[in-house]
Amino acid sequence: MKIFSADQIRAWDAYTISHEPISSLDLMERAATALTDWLLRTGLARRDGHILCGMGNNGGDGLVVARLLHQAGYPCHVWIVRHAEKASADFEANLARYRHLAGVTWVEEAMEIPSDTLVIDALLGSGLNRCAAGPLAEVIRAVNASGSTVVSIDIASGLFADRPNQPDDAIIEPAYTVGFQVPKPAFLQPGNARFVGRWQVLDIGLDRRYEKQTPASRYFTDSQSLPSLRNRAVFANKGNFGHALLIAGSYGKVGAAVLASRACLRSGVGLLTVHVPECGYSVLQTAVPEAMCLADEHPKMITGVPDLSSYTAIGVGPGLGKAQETVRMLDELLLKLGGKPAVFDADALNILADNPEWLTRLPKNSILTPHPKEFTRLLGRTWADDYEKLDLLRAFCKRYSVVTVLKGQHTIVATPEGELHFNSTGNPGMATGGTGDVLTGILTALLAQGPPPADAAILGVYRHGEAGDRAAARKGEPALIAGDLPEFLHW
Ligand SMILES: NC(=O)C1=CN([C@@H]2O[C@H](COP(=O)(O)OP(=O)(O)OC[C@H]3O[C@@H](n4cnc5c(N)ncnc54)[C@H](OP(=O)(O)O)[C@@H]3O)[C@@H](O)[C@H]2O)[C@@H](O)CC1
Ligand SMILES: Nc1ncnc2c1ncn2[C@@H]1O[C@H](COP(=O)(O)OP(=O)(O)O)[C@@H](O)[C@H]1O
Ligand SMILES: [K+]
Repeated sequence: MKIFSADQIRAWDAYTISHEPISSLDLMERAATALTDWLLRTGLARRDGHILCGMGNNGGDGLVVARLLHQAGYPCHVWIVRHAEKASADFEANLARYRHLAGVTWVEEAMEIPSDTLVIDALLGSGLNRCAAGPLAEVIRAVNASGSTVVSIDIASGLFADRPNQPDDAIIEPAYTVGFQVPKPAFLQPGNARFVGRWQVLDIGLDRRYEKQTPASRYFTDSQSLPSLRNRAVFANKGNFGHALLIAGSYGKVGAAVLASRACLRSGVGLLTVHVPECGYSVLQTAVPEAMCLADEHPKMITGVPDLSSYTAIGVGPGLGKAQETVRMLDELLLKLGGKPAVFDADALNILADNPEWLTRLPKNSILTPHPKEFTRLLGRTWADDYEKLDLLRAFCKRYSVVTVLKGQHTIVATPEGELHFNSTGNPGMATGGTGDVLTGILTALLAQGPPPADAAILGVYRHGEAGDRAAARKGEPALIAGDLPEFLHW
């Protein structure tokens, strides 16, 4: 699914109104109806809740929700913050409709909000064009201080949909954000967690043709927009699904090689060979009997690169360590790789960060899988905000012609062409040692089977998170360990 800017979403709204038999007032009714149904379905709707409206279309949505909740037996207090000379036409129309049912209270300063109530935040939506100030800011701060359960309509009031806020901006801190049609960029940024809460988007039937014809550089990977693995032919043999080589492990970190190997085998690869230090040989042969094993000459670390001719993809990094001999091994690997598809993770990335001139030697379309800390090391700098991070990520992929998987809650797959794909699966139970090693195994297996690397990364990241979600559903997030993930992979 494409992710659009606030301007594009506004244009989509207008496109729908001009290409379909629907007026803007009816579109507002449709959006607010979907939201009211959601409130009723989730059991969040309650009598005597508080609906806080601004004077634009976001406030208009709030007034429609107030009317529909009233009709469903949940009358609420409606407050309107007077922040402008003039209200939007659809707001005025819905204010008139609501007034047939009940009164509203106009305010120019913060009101008392009880702590044990539902607050529906319809102060400001995607029309925000400056930070909230004056009475709006006062009301926002009062809501945040109240401790009530807040549902923001479309987006938390005060939060910009597609650019950074300043640290002391007044922004609603909702428990839930319910948006329309597609997620906004703001929902996906780690720094906004407090201003988004749990979010979801409701389908309000905006015209699909706009989505098709409007170019985007940001995507949200859900189950409908997933690249697929080729079907396995009935007469297939193991030679048809690639031969992966994993270079992983050092003394004390052989487990990383085991985890990556198990995940690789569970991701459809035909054959797997694992290169480990000598101390890892019997560990690997016992823990992962399906894999072939090459023992390095060194007892504790990897110092050499095997002949690469028979492998279709290489994954390097989990548990490697950064000993001088291993640094030389990576240098040798970069010499020998040719154009072979490869995944670089963990200490392979840290070694690259220590030798940034090597980044230009990466085969084109290599996949790099840093977590944010590793990515700052690779860049040699940090970023001022999440949006700058995205710009740096794009520039990095373009400069080195690589696919970068920036790991986190919404892991981002960034392509050399400048596309950013935000993942939708995964959970905080996965914040535990070794889950990244599992991802490396998955991605190496997929690359070995020959799809375009960006597709392999998008699909692998999605399935990895999905396995985490299944494991968490079965065991609970705190009980999840990396070794569960390969067992819960499903293709
Ligand atoms: N697209 C869709 O799919 C659908 C969208 N819908 C809904 O419409 C909402 C967008 O509505 P909207 O454009 O009227 O903007 P909204 O956020 O209500 O702001 C109103 C005005 O406030 C002003 N203003 C801005 N910042 C300010 C500030 N800091 N402090 C004070 N004032 C400020 C600014 O006017 P200005 O003062 O600049 O003239 C702005 O125009 C959207 O979020 C969704 O809920 C649904 O109904 C249907 C489907
Ligand atoms: N809060 C979270 N929500 C979703 N996924 C997460 C979360 N925390 C971590 N993950 C996922 O878990 C993995 C952790 O990888 P990494 O940091 O490399 O761990 P390790 O180095 O221990 O293997 C990444 O794929 C990341 O996306
Ligand atoms: K809002």
